[in-house]
Amino acid sequence: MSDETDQIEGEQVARKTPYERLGGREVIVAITNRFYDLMEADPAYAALRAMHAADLGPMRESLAGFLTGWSGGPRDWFASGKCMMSMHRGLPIARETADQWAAAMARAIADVAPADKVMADAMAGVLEEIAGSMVPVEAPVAASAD
Ligand code: HEM
Repeated sequence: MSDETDQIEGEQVARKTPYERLGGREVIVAITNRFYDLMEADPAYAALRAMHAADLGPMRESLAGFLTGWSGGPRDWFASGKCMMSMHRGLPIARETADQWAAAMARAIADVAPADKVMADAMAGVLEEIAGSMVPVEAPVAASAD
């Protein structure tokens, strides 16, 4: 069996990317829009909303582009030279704010409800991990010499 195929019920089938399994561009855009709608409307995400610019339009475009390439779809966002982790490195992201990001994203994915629930849950889980990894780690306090 090659790396690009799976064995399902004795059949050799082409392995799909997460992007394809989720439903492609349409579903990615729907998840992104739902995510920013929730961020704008629900006070539970107020701290997260406050960190973003007044106009979320450019973010809707950008996050959808990132998630498209990241999940195995067209890589235009990455081809433009952007790096999502470097863009966040300087931000003072508190644990609570990272939790708000992950909660809003999990809710957006659940609301859009991609038919492939295994992949949808995997996406929510991995994005939660990434959001958590953006909380800056406090510099360790140097041990006192005395
Ligand atoms: C951990 C909590 C997070 C916080 C507080 C946060 C905050 C922000 C902020 C403040 C911006 C700039 C917004 C603006 O200029 O209006 C931004 C942009 C962005 N964020 Fe996050 N973010 C978080 C997590 C994530 C995660 C986990 C991802 C993707 C997996 C992500 C993807 C993006 C993208 C693609 C942009 C747009 C970058 C651009 O084109 O300029 N963010 N984020």
